Amino acid sequence: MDAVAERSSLSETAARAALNLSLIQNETAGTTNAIDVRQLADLAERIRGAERVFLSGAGRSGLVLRMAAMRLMHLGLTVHIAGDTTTPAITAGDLLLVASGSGTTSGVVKAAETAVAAGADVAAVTTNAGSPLAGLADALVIIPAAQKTDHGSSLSRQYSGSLFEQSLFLATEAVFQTLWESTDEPAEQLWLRHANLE
Ligand SMILES: O=P(O)(O)OC[C@H]1O[C@](O)(CO)[C@@H](O)[C@@H]1O
Repeated sequence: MDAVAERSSLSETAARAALNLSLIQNETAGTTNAIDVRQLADLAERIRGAERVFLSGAGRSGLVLRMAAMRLMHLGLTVHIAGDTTTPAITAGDLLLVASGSGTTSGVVKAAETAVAAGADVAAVTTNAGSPLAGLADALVIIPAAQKTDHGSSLSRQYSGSLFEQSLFLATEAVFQTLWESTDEPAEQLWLRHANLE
């Protein structure tokens, strides 16, 4: 490709990237604006009231929950990721926070069943209020996004569960910010809890 063709191709790609940034901004704004904030408030209260918080999600949903878990740890809460080597047994008084766009991912549903059997509370973030996962939950946050197999959905032009996963991130960030603002801890205090073995 000559230099002129290369520049033209780069500017076409840049224009497409700009359009897609807008697409994602608009989709996440529309979807997160449709979240019932009372559900987010209920989730924040349950996190605050739990002895320990366990988190379980698969794939990208699980990765977003790991980011949320880090922030809850920065608040000084005791948090564990289901399936990690050092994660102890969940018991009564604990909260299991699960996220699954479909609400059917088997490992996540199984974790919720185990938590219920152990007497723990379960809070679920999902698109699907009629899913097995939602049926097990004491508290729900419904994110009205496309599910990972809703190809060609009118809810999103993005691939698979991306809109759910992005909205899950924003929703859990809002829960963190709400919990933090209810403390009198400055950022410097939270910073002391940051990993220092990285
Ligand atoms: O949010 P769900 O429906 O539980 O899906 C979990 C994950 O499964 C995958 O399909 C594969 O890991 C991812 O796209 C998604 O993050």
